Amino acid sequence: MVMHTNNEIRNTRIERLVTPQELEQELPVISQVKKNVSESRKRIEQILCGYDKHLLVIVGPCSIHDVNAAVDYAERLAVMRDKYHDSLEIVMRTYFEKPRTVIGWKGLMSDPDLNESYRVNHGIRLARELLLKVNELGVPAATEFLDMVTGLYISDLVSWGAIGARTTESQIHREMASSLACPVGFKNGTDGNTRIAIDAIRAARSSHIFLSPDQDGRMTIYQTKGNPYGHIIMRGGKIPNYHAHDIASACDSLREFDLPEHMVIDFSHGNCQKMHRRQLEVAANIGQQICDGSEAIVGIMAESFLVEGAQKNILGSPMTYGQSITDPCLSWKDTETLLELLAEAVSSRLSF
Ligand SMILES: C[C@@H](OP(=O)(O)O)C(=O)O
Ligand SMILES: [Mn+2]
Repeated sequence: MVMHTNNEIRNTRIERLVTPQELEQELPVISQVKKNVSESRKRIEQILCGYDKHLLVIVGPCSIHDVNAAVDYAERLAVMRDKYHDSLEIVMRTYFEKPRTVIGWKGLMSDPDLNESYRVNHGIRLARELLLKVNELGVPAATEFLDMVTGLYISDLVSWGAIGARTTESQIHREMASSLACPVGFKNGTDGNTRIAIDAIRAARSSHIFLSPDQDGRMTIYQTKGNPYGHIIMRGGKIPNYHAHDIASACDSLREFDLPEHMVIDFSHGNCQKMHRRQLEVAANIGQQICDGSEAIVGIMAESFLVEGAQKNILGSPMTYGQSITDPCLSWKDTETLLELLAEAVSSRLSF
């Protein structure tokens, strides 16, 4: 008879989790990929500091649910990277964890079979395999760090990280951000509150005592170094916040704390109010602000996939290949239009 201790009353042990070390031995990083990741991180840092006038373009599906479609998309993005290499720093959204307002599918790492079987070890392997493939194509990867453990299995392959609107205020996510090797953007709150993102940038710049498993899965006490590349991601709230006056007031707040007046604008979420084609209107407005000489806008985020819109993930029902199962996304065709528009705007800024 197994006597439950007082702290295992509301959970049931399922299985052992692979350790980061074991997974890295199974799926090691080749030296070219290691070089690609560190070089892309440096380029992004230079952009965030305003030294490099490229526009950071974080683009891709709201979530990864089909790795084959994700590789398809990455191959197309690799062509766009070559085409716009002198004006855009294109990075692929590879989101494996989804923060839910209440409940719902939580992403590939949590439930890779999309059927509540929660084969987490399989999901984590799929995520690492995909990141290796995307980086081998020369496409840097961006992801949201949500769970406090799963990031350990993929963070060596991530060039840019985000802390989401629902966790920007969370102390442990700010501590995690202060330990990450990549630059980290903080989304403003779902209500539009930008102050919590600015406080997060300030907190993440500091050193923290941080408790986390190590590569062998042993619980460890770390002292983090602090991350100087924290920045705000304007993602809208109850109303959009991408207009020039919103950006100017965010700059005023950043200036108050002597923080760089540079930010990333998320064309989706609260800025397109879940109407995915509105991202093109946001892009036109941002493009105009860049043409008018804005130095504050150093990056953008857009949600895009092979097929526009989104579909419900209904168990047993056929799925449309290359279409989002979470937030609705731009079609590939509209994505090409958006990239062209942004490249033109940046080229005009580069000619200043
Ligand atoms: C999770 C979502 O971002 P936000 O935290 O702004 O809702 C996203 O980027 O898909
Ligand atoms: Mn989304």
